[in-house]
Amino acid sequence: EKEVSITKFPADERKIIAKAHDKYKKARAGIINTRHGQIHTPAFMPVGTKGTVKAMLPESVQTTGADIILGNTYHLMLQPGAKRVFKLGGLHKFMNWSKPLLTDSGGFQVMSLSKLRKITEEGVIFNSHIDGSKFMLSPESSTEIQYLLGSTITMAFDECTPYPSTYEQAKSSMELTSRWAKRSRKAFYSRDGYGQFGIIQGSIYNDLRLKSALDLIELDFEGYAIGGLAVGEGQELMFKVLDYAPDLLPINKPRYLMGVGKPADIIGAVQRGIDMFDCVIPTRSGRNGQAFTKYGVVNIRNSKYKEDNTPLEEDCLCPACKNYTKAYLHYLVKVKEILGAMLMTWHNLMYFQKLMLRIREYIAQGKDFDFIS
Ligand SMILES: Nc1nc2cc3nc(NCCc4ccc(C(=O)O)cc4)[nH]c3cc2c(=O)[nH]1
Ligand SMILES: [Zn+2]
Repeated sequence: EKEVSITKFPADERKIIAKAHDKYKKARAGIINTRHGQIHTPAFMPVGTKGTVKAMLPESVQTTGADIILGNTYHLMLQPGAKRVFKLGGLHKFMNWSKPLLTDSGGFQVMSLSKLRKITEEGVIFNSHIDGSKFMLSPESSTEIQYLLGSTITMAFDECTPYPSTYEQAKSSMELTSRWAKRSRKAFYSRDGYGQFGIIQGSIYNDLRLKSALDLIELDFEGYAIGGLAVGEGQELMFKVLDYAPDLLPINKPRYLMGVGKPADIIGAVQRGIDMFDCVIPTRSGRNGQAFTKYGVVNIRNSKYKEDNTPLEEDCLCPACKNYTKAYLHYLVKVKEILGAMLMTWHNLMYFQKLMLRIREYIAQGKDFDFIS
């Protein structure tokens, strides 16, 4: 049978398993078929910026239920370099992760990490935050780097419009993103089982979001991301944009909300038609001693846990909950033992994947999933 390809997303392949709960008829559960395996949506992608999900072995990430992880063009192009990763067999082999990989295209990271940068029509010229050496990222170079890394899902090179922005600023930024999207699409090497996602911008202005969507739909991407959110606008304004933006995108293609988010953000976004998420919160906050539980967020460094002989969650199957107590986690994090970061991260990733599993099940059963867990 012909290998199913992410590049086509034939409608029957993107089965909408069930009509979602009528209260939010926009929520949908589905399967994305790729060269590196299936992605069950709504999906949460753990962040593996530098080719590793920090403090986790890839096989451990797999046991949490993650189908796909995210890597970053910006970091990997600086070190160890895309050509070197290519020569060594690609990022999948390099990091021993055989399932799907999505790589962000680098524009967002350049603006948030690099010193001295210059945005031109051609692309972004910047100095490495590591050693100050000069680099340039363009739609063409970003797309080529993601090819060399072997990304399953390549992101178009965009400009993430800062928040707040005036209408004029957002308009010219969105128009630049549309021109860059066209160049990214032209530079993409289309192969069965691989795909490229466009990223719409337009800040909080609905006519700009519409124009951005129309420009990108013309390029027939395999999926679409909503960019320019989770940049400080707050949940209320983000949901205001999500009340209409997902509907501007093709119903039979994946919709990815970049950089989101906390459980409540994810639930609200799924209810508005989003299929894919990525966020550093479970990993970064885990390392900082915050554990997500059904009882709320536990700040394990709090002294009230120093003799608490119970697990984070009595029914969680992660190693932290099966074999250890909050007292031990409290101690490990306080003395900055590496095992503390490992166990807290593992639990949080398991928690986020369980949340996504429950959301997928609720949608498939047409049940409401307003639970905030
Ligand atoms: N190419 C591209 N990439 C993006 C990545 C993003 N990531 C975010 N938000 C991340 C929010 C974020 C950042 C840090 C922490 C933490 O330290 O806990 C949590 C959340 N918004 C984003 C927007 C874009 C975008 O338009 N285009
Ligand atoms: Zn656990």
